[in-house]
Amino acid sequence: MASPATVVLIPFCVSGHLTPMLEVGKRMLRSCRGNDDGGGGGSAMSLTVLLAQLPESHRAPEVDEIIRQHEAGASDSGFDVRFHCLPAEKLPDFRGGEDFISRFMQQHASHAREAISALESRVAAVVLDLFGTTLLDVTRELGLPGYVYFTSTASLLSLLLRLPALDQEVAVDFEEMEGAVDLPGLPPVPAARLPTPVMKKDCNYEWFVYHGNRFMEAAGIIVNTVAELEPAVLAAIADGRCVPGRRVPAIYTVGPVLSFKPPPEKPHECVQWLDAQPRASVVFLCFGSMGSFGPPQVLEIADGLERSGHRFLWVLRGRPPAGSPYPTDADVDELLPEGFLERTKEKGLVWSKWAPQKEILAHPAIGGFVTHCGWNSTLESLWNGVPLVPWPLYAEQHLNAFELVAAMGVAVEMKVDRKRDNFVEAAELERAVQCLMDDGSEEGRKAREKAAEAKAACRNAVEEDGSSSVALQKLTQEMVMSSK
Ligand SMILES: COc1cc(-c2[o+]c3cc(O)cc([O-])c3cc2O[C@@H]2O[C@H](CO)[C@H](O)[C@H](O)[C@H]2O)cc(OC)c1O
Ligand SMILES: O=c1ccn([C@@H]2O[C@H](COP(=O)(O)OP(=O)(O)O)[C@@H](O)[C@H]2O)c(=O)[nH]1
Repeated sequence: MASPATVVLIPFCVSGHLTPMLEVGKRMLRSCRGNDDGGGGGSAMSLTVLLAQLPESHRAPEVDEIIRQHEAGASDSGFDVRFHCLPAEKLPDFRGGEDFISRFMQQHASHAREAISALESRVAAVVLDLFGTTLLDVTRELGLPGYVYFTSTASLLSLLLRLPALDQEVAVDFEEMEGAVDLPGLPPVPAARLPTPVMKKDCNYEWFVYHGNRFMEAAGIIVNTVAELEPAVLAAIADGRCVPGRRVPAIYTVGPVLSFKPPPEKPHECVQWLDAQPRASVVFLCFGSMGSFGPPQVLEIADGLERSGHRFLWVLRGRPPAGSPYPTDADVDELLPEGFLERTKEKGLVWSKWAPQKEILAHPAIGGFVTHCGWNSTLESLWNGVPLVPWPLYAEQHLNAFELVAAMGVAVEMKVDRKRDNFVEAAELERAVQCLMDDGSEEGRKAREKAAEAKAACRNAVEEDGSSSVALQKLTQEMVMSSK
């Protein structure tokens, strides 16, 4: 029997992009096994993961562990998954986050070409990170279908598809623009709510325009969203309203792509604490892999939480050391106002390290989530029906926050002062937390109701006949067929 064709994944190796790409790969293998008539437990497909690894100085501590776990998990489940490290490159010169990620991916193009050419298996398709569209040149040269795996919302995708035209329509920097931007399928988006790299027409912005253009060349775009969460935006993309007059690649909505580990034998301290709290009584605050605040903001948060009167679990991280984007464990005694821990000890827990966020959001004691609106965190919250208070910080999070409030209705708005480094006043946090958590709040009730609907949509989507499972099957069938 011929060996199965392989799908090559080329992720950007940071947790928020790597984990969902590895997980979607695993789901593709599972979906192929479902289609396999042999029933022998194998899959009609294998995976080859090409790792363009950041040097240790820039690598998040959890990345090696993520790779180790997926390697072990793949061999346990009988799937054929091979990891291949591409030769290391000197870090590129860069002038911002998107510039860095895009150049870093570009630097590995020739290594990726060599590695793919040397594979013994037939290659069914290559799946690229959303910042890796420069590698579409490689897939074209090799005559292979190149897909993009889009780790964020359909709304961000619609913005990127529309950006090349929007760039021509709007002469000034978007941060100078008054009024709103028309993104088909969304209510008018105030210019101030656009993603950070779009605000100023610098090199990071240029990369967004570049990727937006190149997405049109992909064989398909795989999106980590749920069709039922963003129906209007997806319809607008499919109808060609984002790029009039051109055929948009097929869109596969396969989310929520979340990976869960079995809980540890001894529950984590945060979970033990939650076990002692009443149902839906705790507001959880956590700000992603890169979120941290300076001392004045920490004081405002402490004050706002205390005044809200609600129970809280607050992941408080310290500022990153120079040259790293990753927060440190916080020195809680130094950062918090005097007497805060003592005064709130019956109601709150401040956790200064990486927290088991997925387990926390799944806990029945959690009633709301103050979040930076990273898309993985958002999906984890909606998967559990937890309503949100958005506190966007970087990347595309301001647009996510807008969509959560204005389109999905699963969140209660909070005023975040983008011009003051996303500062939130204590009184505003107090108001938003009360609005989200108080039984009597109409706004909170609506958000809770919508979050419960979103939970049902997420769970239905991944059932056997759900929209995401069907999209995944279609995708894998297409890949397998094209390799025959
Ligand atoms: C989507 O737009 C951007 C994403 C990122 C980005 O960068 C990043 C860098 C790291 O060193 C570690 C990370 O984990 C990481 C993650 C990351 O994106 C996150 O991706 C999620 C899924 O797409 C999610 O949506 C989060 O909001 C993102 O933070 C960086 C960037 O510019 C620098 C982007 O424009
Ligand atoms: O203390 C923390 C902080 C973050 N996360 C996880 O890190 C990911 C963050 O991804 P997201 O897309 O939300 O934001 P990013 O960190 O990439 O900006 C999510 O899976 C979170 O569950 C976690 O487990 N513990």
